[in-house]
Amino acid sequence: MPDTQPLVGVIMGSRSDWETMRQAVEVLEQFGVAFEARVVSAHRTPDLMREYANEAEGRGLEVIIAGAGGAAHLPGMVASQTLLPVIGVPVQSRALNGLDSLLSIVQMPGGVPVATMAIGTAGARNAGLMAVAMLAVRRPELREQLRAFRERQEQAVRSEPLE
Ligand SMILES: Nc1c(C(=O)O)ncn1[C@@H]1O[C@H](COP(=O)(O)O)[C@@H](O)[C@H]1O
Repeated sequence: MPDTQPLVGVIMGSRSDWETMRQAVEVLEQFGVAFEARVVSAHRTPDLMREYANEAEGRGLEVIIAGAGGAAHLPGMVASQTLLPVIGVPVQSRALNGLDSLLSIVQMPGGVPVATMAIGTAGARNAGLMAVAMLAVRRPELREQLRAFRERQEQAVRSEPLE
């Protein structure tokens, strides 16, 4: 984990979400964005969650990525207690394949938004990229990195033979 001041807080409801959420972290590492990663749960550690959300901005974070599965209240509850943008990642639950997580995160009441990604690893990866895009608005070097990433991605798709 980079040892400079974290700009992105990556939180998840349980250690069991790490396999998914590490995809977000890998993107941040790839772009050299300083981050922190922690387990914080609205259900199991409500006081910690409140503290985390309340203190995030003061600690220099600019974006929060919150992943949770099942009754995934974490992203919305964190969003209710910070002005920072919150990106929600619906973790793929075993019982309902992540549809429960998706609906829990995406159906916020008007007034408290959570930017909801796709279910599972694609969502976690995109959460990392979305955080990079948000930070890149005011950071030209990061913007250049993002542009180069998109170009490499396009070239890779164009040059991939179909067998
Ligand atoms: N959805 C939440 C919250 C929350 O929203 O506060 N806290 C834990 N969880 C979720 O419970 C699932 C099962 O957790 P365990 O594997 O620890 O039983 C995880 O996907 C976690 O995100």
